Amino acid sequence: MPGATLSRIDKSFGTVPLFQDFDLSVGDGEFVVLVGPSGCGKSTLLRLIAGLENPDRGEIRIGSRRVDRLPPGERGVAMVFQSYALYPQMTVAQNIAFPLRMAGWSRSAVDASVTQACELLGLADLMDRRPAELSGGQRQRVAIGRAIVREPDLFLFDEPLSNLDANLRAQMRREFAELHARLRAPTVYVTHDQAEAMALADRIVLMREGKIEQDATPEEIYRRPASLFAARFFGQPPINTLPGHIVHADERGTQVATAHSGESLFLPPLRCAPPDGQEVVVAVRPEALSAVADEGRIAFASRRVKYVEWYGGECQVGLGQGTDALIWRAIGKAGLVPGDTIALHAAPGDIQLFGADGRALERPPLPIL
Ligand SMILES: Nc1ncnc2c1ncn2[C@@H]1O[C@H](COP(=O)(O)OP(=O)(O)OP(=O)(O)O)[C@@H](O)[C@H]1O
Repeated sequence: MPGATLSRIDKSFGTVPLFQDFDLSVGDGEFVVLVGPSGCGKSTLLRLIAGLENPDRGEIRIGSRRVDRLPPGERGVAMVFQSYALYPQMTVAQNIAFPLRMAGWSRSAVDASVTQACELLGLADLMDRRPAELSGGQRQRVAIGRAIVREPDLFLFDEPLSNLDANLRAQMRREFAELHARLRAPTVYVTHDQAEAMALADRIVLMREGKIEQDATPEEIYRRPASLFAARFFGQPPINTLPGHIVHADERGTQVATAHSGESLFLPPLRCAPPDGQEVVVAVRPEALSAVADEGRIAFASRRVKYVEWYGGECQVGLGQGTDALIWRAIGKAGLVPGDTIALHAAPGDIQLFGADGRALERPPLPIL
């Protein structure tokens, strides 16, 4: 199925500009997830694509068709919202059939399409029920069914799972993934949930104040965030950060010292050549720390344990104070109590460096796992 492109989009509300010269593309069959803090423009972007808002300037194409001057119904997009927006007086089958009946399909074509969608979505036994007689997950499936039957060129989802409880969300997330694998329809999906973004996306577009902060695969954005903002947006507990400076960097490697505890770290070479003394932020994910010193890891830091929280399969260990503080996510119980001192290690490739402007210092490409 064709993808979509937004080129050089400007959009202001009153005198407040939200998008300026904004570009985005969605490839054939690609699942693109938009994430970002509240107010960064995710919903507005979906609404622009769907035709519920008009851009001040720029072009929107779905496949090869320019659609930015077409009314919503002629764009070939289907949008599913957080609120399922089902008709309460209609049955499941009638709700799903509605857009097809509006489009003037014959009765037999509508019936065939509705039956097929209900089978695909596990709604075949519920076709005669009304929305009030369905669970949240079933209602959301009906909303998806209503979008699918139109065979749109592009799917838009605005936080479709956020009204569901955690277990149902996880189940529906897998159903989304399976559905996408079957339909391979280009999709733009907005969520606040980083696990949902990671699990579903071919590509994650992280937005910040109407701009794209990073556009990358889930793995790349997690392991090689382009900025501290991107690094901190993903991961729970959040990535550890320590102030530090470059001692010396050349083609053999990068020597970095942390500011307060004075750890000295030898890291792989950078693509850029930062001057000696340049201030940096050293960052490492809590699960990338390890008590094991093997040959793939270097000594990262030694700290006194402040607290240990055990969650069952894993625990979170809080270490050190103030700007020296670290969080370690360990498998099992870690066998520590407050007051113990522990030496932690990390693979050099898992230690990220950011400049004073918050941008990542350029590294060679990510090795494939
Ligand atoms: N119709 C409107 N009139 C005026 N301002 C608007 C309108 N729609 C959106 N905005 C503003 O545009 C910005 C982006 O809003 P948008 O809803 O796209 O953000 P979002 O990233 O989807 O946020 P959230 O995650 O909270 O849903 C916000 O500052 C919002 O106040």
